[in-house]
Amino acid sequence: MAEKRKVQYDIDYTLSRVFGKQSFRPLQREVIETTLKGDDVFLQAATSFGKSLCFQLPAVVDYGITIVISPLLALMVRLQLPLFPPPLTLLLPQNNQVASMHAANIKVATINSTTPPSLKTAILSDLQCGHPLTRLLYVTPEYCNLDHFRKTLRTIHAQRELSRIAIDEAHCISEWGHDFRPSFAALGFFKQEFPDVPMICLTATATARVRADIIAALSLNPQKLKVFTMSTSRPNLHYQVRFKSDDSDPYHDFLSWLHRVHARRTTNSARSYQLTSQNQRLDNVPGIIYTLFRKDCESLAARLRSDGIGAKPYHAGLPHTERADTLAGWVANREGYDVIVATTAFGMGIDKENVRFVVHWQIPKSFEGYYQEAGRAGRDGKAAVCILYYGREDRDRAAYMMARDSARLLQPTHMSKGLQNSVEKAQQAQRAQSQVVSRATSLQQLALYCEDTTQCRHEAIARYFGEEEKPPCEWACDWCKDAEALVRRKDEGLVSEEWCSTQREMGRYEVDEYD
Ligand SMILES: Nc1ncnc2c1ncn2[C@@H]1O[C@H](COP(=O)(O)OP(=O)(O)OP(=O)(O)O)[C@@H](O)[C@H]1O
Repeated sequence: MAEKRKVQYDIDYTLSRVFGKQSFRPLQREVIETTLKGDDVFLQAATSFGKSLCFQLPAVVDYGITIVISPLLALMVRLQLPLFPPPLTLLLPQNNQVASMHAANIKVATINSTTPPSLKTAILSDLQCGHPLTRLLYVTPEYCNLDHFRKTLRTIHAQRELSRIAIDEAHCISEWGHDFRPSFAALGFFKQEFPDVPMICLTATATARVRADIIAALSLNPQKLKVFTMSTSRPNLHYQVRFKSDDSDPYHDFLSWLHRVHARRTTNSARSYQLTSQNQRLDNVPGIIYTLFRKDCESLAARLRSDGIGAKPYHAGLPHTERADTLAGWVANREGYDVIVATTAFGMGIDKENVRFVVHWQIPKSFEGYYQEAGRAGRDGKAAVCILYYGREDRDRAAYMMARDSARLLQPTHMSKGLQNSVEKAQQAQRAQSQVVSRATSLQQLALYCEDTTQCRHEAIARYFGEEEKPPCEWACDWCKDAEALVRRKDEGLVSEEWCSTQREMGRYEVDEYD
């Protein structure tokens, strides 16, 4: 591999010719040059920063194949279509960079549970020859654990064609991360088996502790690793917390907010002329409403439809075809598909540029999850609104669910599965304990964020992720806009802590199940 690294790459040419981008965003060039040199890279950058380009462009200019490990089924589904001919372009606009690579005849492939057998055979026979034409292969971490796939990787590596390993959403590796997936734990095998193959890890959400954990789990050498950390700041997002209680229904507040947004577009003649001349509907204000319960997805979407808003539900319990249709309609800005009411099944990996709002109907389960989901808004860099409806009763329900899940996690029967000896069991018990503490801390910090009326929201987010520099806000949060009004709304909107504590004692917040 070392010989290959001496090659000079024209990354600017590829950026414009293949990806159609005029210039690199800050730090993209440095990251790309570092990985092309053969160094291992850890990249932490804000949602919508453009992290995928940092492994996609090297995959195009370098020899061999890049393996991308991603936990995202949404991403996989939309990638699968434009791969090997015939190109099914239904979801193509969902990932403009993959579409660009496809247009430039660069083979991108994915293997996952939804890949049709004939396509899978074609991809695998390309890989098994050892000199694959496929330049980027997206797989799940589970797939990396299969013996036959590992054997194929060894064949490719022996031919010096295993160019790079990219681990997307790398926080899933850490038990202290908000979205730990056990299948990620085995990814350390890459460095152990192929120490000369550069690795690039990407995430938008990692605290210092999670970062250290990822590095250790992947057996990366901290001395040789190049770590790039960018601010989590998203200055075009307008963060707001709106207060509610079980006795108040946020629906009317939300609907009148949305009507006001529509009205601004129609009454501003310059804006409406601009939109109609671009063939855009005046009432197309794409957005996502996140709710924790599947039943809310259906009922809220139906309620919005009855008020003339094009809304669709999206959750893991809906048939695959219905979900695919909803996603495709929303991505294509089709009438009737403006607002998606979703559980977190509709999450990472969604790259629609013009999402104008993300609403959380309840407090999400973690701070990181909130940041990640809110980050689906405003990926075109234009202003977008992130509203979180916060109630203390919801907070207590979330805490109840978390405590129940934690108790399950800490049960000896749950922990002892497959473990050989008491040392292993003790280690696992300790890890489970830390995981429980870390999840509880994250939820608690998010509740504090919601209740905080003393600082800028952008600053509070930056602080949570351990950043020292004050991010810009320019009135893009409810506190900076009008701190006094925020205090007033909080006083009026929330039930008292005393009330909550009596209700807790009576078991009123003991809910059945989240999605
Ligand atoms: N240099 C660039 N110039 C213009 N657009 C870019 C550039 N780099 C990336 N983009 C665009 O930015 C958008 C976000 O990129 P990407 O999906 O890679 O973000 P991300 O960092 O992975 O975010 P997230 O963590 O939220 O998924 C994409 O539409 C992509 O095409």
